[in-house]
Amino acid sequence: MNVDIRDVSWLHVLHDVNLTVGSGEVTGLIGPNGSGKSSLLRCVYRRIRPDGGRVLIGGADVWRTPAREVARQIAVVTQDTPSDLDDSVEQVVALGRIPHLGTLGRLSAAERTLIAETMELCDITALARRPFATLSGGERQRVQLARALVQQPRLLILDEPTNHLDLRHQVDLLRLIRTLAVTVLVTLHDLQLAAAACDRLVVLDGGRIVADGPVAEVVTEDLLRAVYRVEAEVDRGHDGLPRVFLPLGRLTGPVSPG
Ligand SMILES: Nc1ncnc2c1ncn2[C@@H]1O[C@H](COP(=O)(O)OP(=O)(O)OP(=O)(O)O)[C@@H](O)[C@H]1O
Repeated sequence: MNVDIRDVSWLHVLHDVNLTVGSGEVTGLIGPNGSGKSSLLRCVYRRIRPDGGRVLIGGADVWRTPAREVARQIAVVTQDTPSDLDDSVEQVVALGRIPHLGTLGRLSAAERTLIAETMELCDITALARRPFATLSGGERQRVQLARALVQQPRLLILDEPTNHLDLRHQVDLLRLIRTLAVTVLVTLHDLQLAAAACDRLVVLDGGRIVADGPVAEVVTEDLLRAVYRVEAEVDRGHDGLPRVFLPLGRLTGPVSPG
């Protein structure tokens, strides 16, 4: 499913953002804190209504599409998941099927199999009976991913999906999303992970897109200096992907002014 963001503006946060994402593309949104990444994603998944411009998914304006229909097509993993849920992990994952359930609201045998297989894929089978509220941050993140996957969306939106994950689970998650036949919009702070996981990177700064292209063209020392205001070194690995190296030393230099 393609995504077409046209001249989107919202409050003082987003300014005339234009972005077209092709079906099946994995697109990474990167940029400093407060640059508008989450806000732009919220406009796409119909959480906030832009003051100007439109968002089309599969050619249809999201605000002219019924919420249930949007829920069938877009799955979202964000940071704002409630932590007081009494539900078990398995029940939280099953919530992903809600937009697809018929009037009886019962899961079919095929749906139960899908849930079990997806939990295995996300390495949470052993947690199935645990109350969601008792999980660690990384375990919750994997449960939320499983919930999103059982939704079988055509567009998967992930807002910093790796921030609580250990190294192995970071790599597993990004490897997994690359195998999915869905369009993915993902925000990531780790540029190396973003470069490995995404076909394309879009850089936001001050609510505007300041760079957009293949990862090797976007992640450069000049961009890191201009947008993130850090002196980093970027070289290429044997796979041609950019590798970012921050010469931190003993961190004795001055704190950069805001
Ligand atoms: N509801 C709101 N009303 C007013 N300002 C908002 C609102 N939501 C977010 N903002 C502001 O918009 C700016 C962009 O926020 P956003 O969360 O989109 O940034 P981000 O790029 O995702 O940042 P981070 O990397 O820190 O997660 C921030 O300055 C934030 O304070």
